[in-house]
Amino acid sequence: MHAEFRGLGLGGGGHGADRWKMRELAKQEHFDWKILSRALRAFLPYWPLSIVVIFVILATSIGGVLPASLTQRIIDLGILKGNLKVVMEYTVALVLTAVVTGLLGVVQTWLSNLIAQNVMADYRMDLFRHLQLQSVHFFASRQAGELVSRVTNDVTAIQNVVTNTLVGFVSSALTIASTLVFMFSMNWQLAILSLIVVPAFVIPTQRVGMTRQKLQGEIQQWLAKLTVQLSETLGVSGALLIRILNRQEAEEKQFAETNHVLRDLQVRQSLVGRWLFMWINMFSAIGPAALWGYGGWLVIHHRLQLGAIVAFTTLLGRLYGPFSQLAQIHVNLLSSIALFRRIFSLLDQAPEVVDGPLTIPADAIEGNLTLQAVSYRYPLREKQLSAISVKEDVNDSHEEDSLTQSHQFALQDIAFHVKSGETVALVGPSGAGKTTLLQLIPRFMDPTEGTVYLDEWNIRELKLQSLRAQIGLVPQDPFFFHDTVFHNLKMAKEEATLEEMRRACRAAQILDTIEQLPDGFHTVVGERGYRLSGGERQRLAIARVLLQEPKIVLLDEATSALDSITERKIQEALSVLLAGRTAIVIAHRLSTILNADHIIVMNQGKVVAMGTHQELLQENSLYQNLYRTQFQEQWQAT
Ligand SMILES: Nc1ncnc2c1ncn2[C@@H]1O[C@H](COP(=O)(O)OP(=O)(O)OP(=O)(O)O)[C@@H](O)[C@H]1O
Repeated sequence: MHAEFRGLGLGGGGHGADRWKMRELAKQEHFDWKILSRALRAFLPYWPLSIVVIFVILATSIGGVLPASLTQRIIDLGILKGNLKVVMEYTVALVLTAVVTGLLGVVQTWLSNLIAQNVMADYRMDLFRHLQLQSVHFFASRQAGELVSRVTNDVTAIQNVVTNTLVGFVSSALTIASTLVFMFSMNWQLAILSLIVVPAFVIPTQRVGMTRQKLQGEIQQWLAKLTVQLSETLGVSGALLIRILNRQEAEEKQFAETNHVLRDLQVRQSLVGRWLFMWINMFSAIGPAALWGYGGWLVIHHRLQLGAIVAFTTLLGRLYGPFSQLAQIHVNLLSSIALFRRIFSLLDQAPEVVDGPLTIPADAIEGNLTLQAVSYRYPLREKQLSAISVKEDVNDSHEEDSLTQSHQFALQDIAFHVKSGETVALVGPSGAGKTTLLQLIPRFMDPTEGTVYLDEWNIRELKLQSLRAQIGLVPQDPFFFHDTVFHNLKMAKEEATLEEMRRACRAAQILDTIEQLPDGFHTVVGERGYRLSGGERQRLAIARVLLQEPKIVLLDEATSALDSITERKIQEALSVLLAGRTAIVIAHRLSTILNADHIIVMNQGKVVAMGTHQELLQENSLYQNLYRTQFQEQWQAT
């Protein structure tokens, strides 16, 4: 594409699709000075750099006009007067101008990118830091991809704000201003003629650019569809399902459909491009032609010198791009506002769990736990909230009731006490609230009502670090980072030596397994690392807690049935883990309920009974039921 046609919004390739997305985003946005000024505040630390950028842009804009002026002199003062010295001098000046403006262009790109990348890094850091403060529920109620996209894509789009909106605006305005000043100072009639030609060029290119971007957006959507279909059908699980369901033909038909739509869209897109280039070529000839026609008449009548016409035709091209960019500025501005609105809405999300003031030394904590009238209700999700507000608008009380009813308390009026060193087993049907209860102890979220005490301290009063250092958690499906066993264990105790780790792993009955891994403690496990079995993961998590040496242990036992060797290993690991510690265990194994000091039976968010295994077996029908369905099989198996 010719240099002067750049920035006309023609949008080729994937870039066009992005521009279309920005346009769509801008459509639903309105000008919001509050958001804009807040966004601009992030640029404040870089104001000295920004001022330098503005000066560089100013210098480049003036530098851009110089070649036209120099050419004019070469013709009028040099060639037409037969003065070779003047021709030579101005030719050298032309070359120097090109070199200096080129260098200034590099400096401008470098500085504006420096500013943009710094602001982006600041926003990424702010978002990451802020997200670390959020409660577990915050993450549970969102798709991980959505948050990742906020921190990566949205922040990356800030680059667009700087290059297109800020730098684009300043540089277009200055280029137009410097060109027009020069044009009007030479000849006002030719200047007006040049301005008349510009809209004939800019308006159609804008329209065609939009069509191309729209088509590109559609192509991207269909390509995405094709990719999903390909990855599903060519993946092992998908391939298996397609064969077992005999869907080969149906899948082929679907693929053919997508394939054809893509083909047609791409043909259309390339044709739109052809018409546009015809138009551009026509107008890039018509503009200078008008100048030559009228300018020639002026020269013949001695009202103008020949060099001026050449200068005007050179300058004409400098108007198209900047005018097009200015015509786009509102879209850029509104889409930037939309992006910043999304980023700010995340940054403004107040953390549900607020840190407390008290730091308690570890040896001052005994580990007594008390829950007093604790209730918990999960916050409504945004979708549910908007559903309720829509229902309120149409006054549909029936549906509104059913929504609020489904939003019940997950825990209601829970009260119990666990003495230091005791083990409490939680049992209850699925959805009874056991996991929710466990999550309140390390303050993954706070009770809606009631209080949790650690010894005599309300846990809200404690520094989160101080509280969580005393709590070890073994979830049902423990998570490990994509790192070595060694580093995963180190996260529990920074200063732990390999020998300490070995001791913890031996106690957790996992040492042999780790030593048999390809690189022992230095084997990478976790997300895409070496796959440990469910039982192994739980024992490694137990080792992690043993290293941490907390006063309190929260354990969610695995539900899966275990063979007798694994069962014995887990039991031995647990006996070390629970010895001398306060423990709340969501129990799925007979041995755990038999060894517990108390058993708490939960149902529909409430504690329905407490006691020992024998007491409950005699008195509580729900427990009898649970025992028969969940535990008796294990009883018979042993
Ligand atoms: N993040 C959440 N947002 C909204 N509601 C939730 C959330 N997590 C759990 N709930 C609801 O809270 C109630 C209690 O769930 P919880 O997971 O605590 O039960 P549970 O006894 O641990 O069940 P299970 O034994 O099946 O794990 C359920 O009705 C569940 O649907």
